[in-house]
Amino acid sequence: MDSAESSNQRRATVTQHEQWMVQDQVFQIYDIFANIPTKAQNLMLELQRDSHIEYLNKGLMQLSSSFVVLDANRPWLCYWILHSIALLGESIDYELENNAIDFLKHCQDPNGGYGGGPGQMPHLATTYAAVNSLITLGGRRALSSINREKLYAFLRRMKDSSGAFRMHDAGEIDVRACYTAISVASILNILDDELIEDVGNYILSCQTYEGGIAGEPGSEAHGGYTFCGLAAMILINEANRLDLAGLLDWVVFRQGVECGFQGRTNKLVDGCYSFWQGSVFALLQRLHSVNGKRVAFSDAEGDCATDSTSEGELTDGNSSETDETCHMKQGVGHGEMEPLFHSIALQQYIILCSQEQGGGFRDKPGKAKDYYHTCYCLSGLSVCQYSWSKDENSPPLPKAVLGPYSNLLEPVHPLHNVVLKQYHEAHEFFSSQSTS
Ligand SMILES: CC(C)=CCC/C(C)=C/CC/C(C)=C/COP(=O)(O)OP(=O)(O)O
Ligand SMILES: [Zn+2]
Repeated sequence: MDSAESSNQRRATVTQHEQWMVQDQVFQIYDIFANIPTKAQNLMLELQRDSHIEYLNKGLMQLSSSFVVLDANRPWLCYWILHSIALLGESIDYELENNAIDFLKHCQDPNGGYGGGPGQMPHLATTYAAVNSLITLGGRRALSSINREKLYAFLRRMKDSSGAFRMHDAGEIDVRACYTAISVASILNILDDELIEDVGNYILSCQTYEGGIAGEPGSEAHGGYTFCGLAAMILINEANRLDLAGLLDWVVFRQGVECGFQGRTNKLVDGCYSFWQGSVFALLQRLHSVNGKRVAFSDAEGDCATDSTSEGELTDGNSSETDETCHMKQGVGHGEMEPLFHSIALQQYIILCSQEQGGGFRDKPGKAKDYYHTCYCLSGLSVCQYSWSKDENSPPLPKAVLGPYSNLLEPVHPLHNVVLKQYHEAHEFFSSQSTS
């Protein structure tokens, strides 16, 4: 262990043998692909929309009845499935929609927040999943089922004296908790100075010598936590406090020769990091160009201020946010610019290695599909497809989309990972309601 590393926890690693096994499987797929006629290649690159929808609807129906395995995870299953369906541009059956709203209502604690199932203790992760599910469903019934006042009280209870958040009563403090709290507060328009206070100091203390962000101070940088930390810092207008150059340097080295992303140094690639790491690029790209110069933002939309705060200057929440942060919160595009990662290669990994022809996505070849990987592979695919986009109103150029253009998914809001259209509906709905 060198001296830089000794101040942090020892890094998790995989053996060279495990690494080669994965590369072997992936390269075999790419070899087959390279050696078949173009017509067959086109078929291999197709997104199996119908099979995915069938797989997702099956999950939703199971969820509607009782789903005993993963019992404390049902709001998550709701979110992974509903968000995947929304990304594919499909809607769900009226009865299933009502069942989902009713089910989530039963998960809502009388004192605020959502538990993993009816009557379970409220938890920040399932609160985030439930809120994102209801926003994805959209409409008055879903959105007004969220008790924002009680949710605000729950968030205040989860706030530690250090400024960071706990996952649940007497639970662990980490960057995930900070992100989920800030994300739901922001999207529900209940974010205030009390919730923001000192949370940035905690996230800052989790950025490691490698440049990525860890779950807790002294732990190892990881893609999941890096997304959480960066997104939370942007939402509180404190992203410029991070070492963004170091962050970019760390994340660019996480894309492997297999074309997918790994979550941390010396670990295996996995389809779910297509979103966790891919969206970090989308966020960084909107913050700065590679050499630190500001990127050109598209024309202002909505109610963003026109005077931009000078670079490096910090702002304190909603009142005096920079133009840039305001645009980012609204999901406004970032000018045409080459992505800072290999977007086509990542799409290749997602479609050829993570996609199952029978519907659903997996971590890597040889692993089983599941709803978590389906959600984050599709979210990552969407991030890739829009990574060159001029703005949200102009669809991506065909060169940005691997495979047939019919592979194009709905764009996501990179700070919250909900489909942009649904984000705008929620933003409008909650901005007309008073805070707390
Ligand atoms: C919004 C929200 C709740 C975000 C969660 C973010 C997230 C995915 C965190 C990852 C946690 C973690 C250290 C996984 C490592 O698993 P592993 O050791 O099995 O995987 P690895 O080998 O790929 O690191
Ligand atoms: Zn994974």
